Amino acid sequence: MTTILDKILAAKIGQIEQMLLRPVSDQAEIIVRKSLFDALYQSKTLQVISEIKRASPSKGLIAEGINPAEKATRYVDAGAVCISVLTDTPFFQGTFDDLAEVARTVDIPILCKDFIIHPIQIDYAKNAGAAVVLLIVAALEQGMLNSLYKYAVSKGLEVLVEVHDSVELDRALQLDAKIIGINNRDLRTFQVDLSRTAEIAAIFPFEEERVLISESGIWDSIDAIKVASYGASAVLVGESLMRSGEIENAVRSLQVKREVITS
Ligand SMILES: O=P(O)(O)OC[C@@H](O)[C@@H](O)c1c[nH]c2ccccc12
Repeated sequence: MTTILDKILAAKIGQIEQMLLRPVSDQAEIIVRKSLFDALYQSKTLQVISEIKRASPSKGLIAEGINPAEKATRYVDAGAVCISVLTDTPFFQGTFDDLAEVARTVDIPILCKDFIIHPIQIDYAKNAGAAVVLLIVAALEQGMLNSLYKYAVSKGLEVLVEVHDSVELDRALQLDAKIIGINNRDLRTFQVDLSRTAEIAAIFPFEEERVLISESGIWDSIDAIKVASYGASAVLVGESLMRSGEIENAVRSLQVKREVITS
């Protein structure tokens, strides 16, 4: 069966061919940003990574005609720790220009949210001002995952490694990933279930200086309290914030107290 993830990855190949025709320079970033890992590690509150998400394959159009810089400023005013910007165009209506605009506007770390399968995408992310890139374990075989991880780190980027089950968690740990995200949404079926975070948190090596982020399907403080109790340091939230008329209150309501788990 061809899944949506398969379709997204197939479409990436054509985009990568285009990107390879226009390589980007490795200019140094002028803005010095805090490390995402440092901001999350042993944080006493659940931190919020707020996403700029115009559309998605499962929900269609989420927010029409938005201004990414204006949204980013409001996220920062509410105390977001990082801003995730979708840069995939065919399925999410995002662009590297969105990322660049956000990076020029705010000085917190920016996560490039895309389906990375080739180093040129990491070059584009860095060139646009990302400090963090996403690598999705389900989209990559281990050799490629490892080399993209090393490449990103060599460029001075932090990496959020996304997993969905215990086998993928093992693969992330083989890389020695420090920032691990659990996607509550199955990218093959788009089913969302917060108990994904509970299941993986139960076997997560918290004693090893790693942080866990719960991604997708977070709507309110009840969800936030739930995943914080499982051990998450942060939530990655898109749709519910994009649809909210009161962004600042919506972000703040997710910044719940968390127990710091130490060994
Ligand atoms: O809109 P939500 O349900 O709050 O989800 C945000 C984020 O987790 C989701 O956009 C996401 C998580 N992993 C991804 C990988 C690719 C694209 C998108 C994603």
